[in-house]
Amino acid sequence: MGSTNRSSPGSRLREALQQEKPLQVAGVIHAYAALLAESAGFRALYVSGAGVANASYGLPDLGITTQGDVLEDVRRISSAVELPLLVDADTGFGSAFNIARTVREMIRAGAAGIHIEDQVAAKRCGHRPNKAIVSPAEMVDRIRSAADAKIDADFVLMARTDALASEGMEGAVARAQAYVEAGADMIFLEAAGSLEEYKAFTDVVKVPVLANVTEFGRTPLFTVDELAAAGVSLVLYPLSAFRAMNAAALKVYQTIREQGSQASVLGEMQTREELYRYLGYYDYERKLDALFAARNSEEE
Ligand SMILES: C[C@](O)(C(=O)O)[C@H](CC(=O)O)C(=O)O
Repeated sequence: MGSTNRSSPGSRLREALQQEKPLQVAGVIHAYAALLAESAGFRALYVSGAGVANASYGLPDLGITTQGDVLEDVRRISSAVELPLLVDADTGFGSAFNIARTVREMIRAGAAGIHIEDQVAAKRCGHRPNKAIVSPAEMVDRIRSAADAKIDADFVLMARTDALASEGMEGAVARAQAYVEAGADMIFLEAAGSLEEYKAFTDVVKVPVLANVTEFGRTPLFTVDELAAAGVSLVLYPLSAFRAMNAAALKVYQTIREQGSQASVLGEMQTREELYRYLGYYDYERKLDALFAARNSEEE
């Protein structure tokens, strides 16, 4: 394990956890969405595996996208914002050596942490039926390989368990405890259906626990206060803004085709002024103007 680096993204994620409980983690589909989430006041952001597959590649979230595909989005997003990024690393993208490489490359790409899950490589969305999971021993190997590969001790290794659906609370707790023992810093309890389940889990799992309140899934849209009372430390909104963007985009495309003009949906659009605001556009423009002015005065 590498030495502790106070200013690393991992340490910033750990600091954010001290500032807010549960820490709200916003899914950001691209760098611009990250700028918007930052301006809305989030302290931590998320790169969703479904988001990379759906938005960047037009593919379903079924374990089709690769380590490199996710890393590319992570690099783009981490270079646009200072906020710590939690990244969905699916099943780790292969066996022990691949998982070790995933950890190191994610750190180099600017991620603050990743989660690795206990589904089989041919994974599914955690909120869909018929998920298959690997044995606890196989998942423990994944976590050990990931923990050994940390080149920054503060990098957050989160183990996700999808066991609730097939093994119930007892199985999920036993697995989580084994994953923590193997080096997981935090646990992602996927697809819990009630606050009682979160409470029963957090009562015995003594590391920070994440709740995924993805819409239209198995988990009701619990509020931060409800989740705090159930002992949850992080709450994830992986695709909320993406779903809203998609609905808005489809409406705009259909309107333009049907009406031959975008006039009736103009009021729903971000203006040029608003678009530029989050980019810091005018600062760039001022610098450009100053450069031109300096060059002009030299030429005079
Ligand atoms: C968290 C998740 O893995 C994701 O890729 O964002 C998905 C989200 C979703 O499909 O709604 C999940 O499996 O929960």
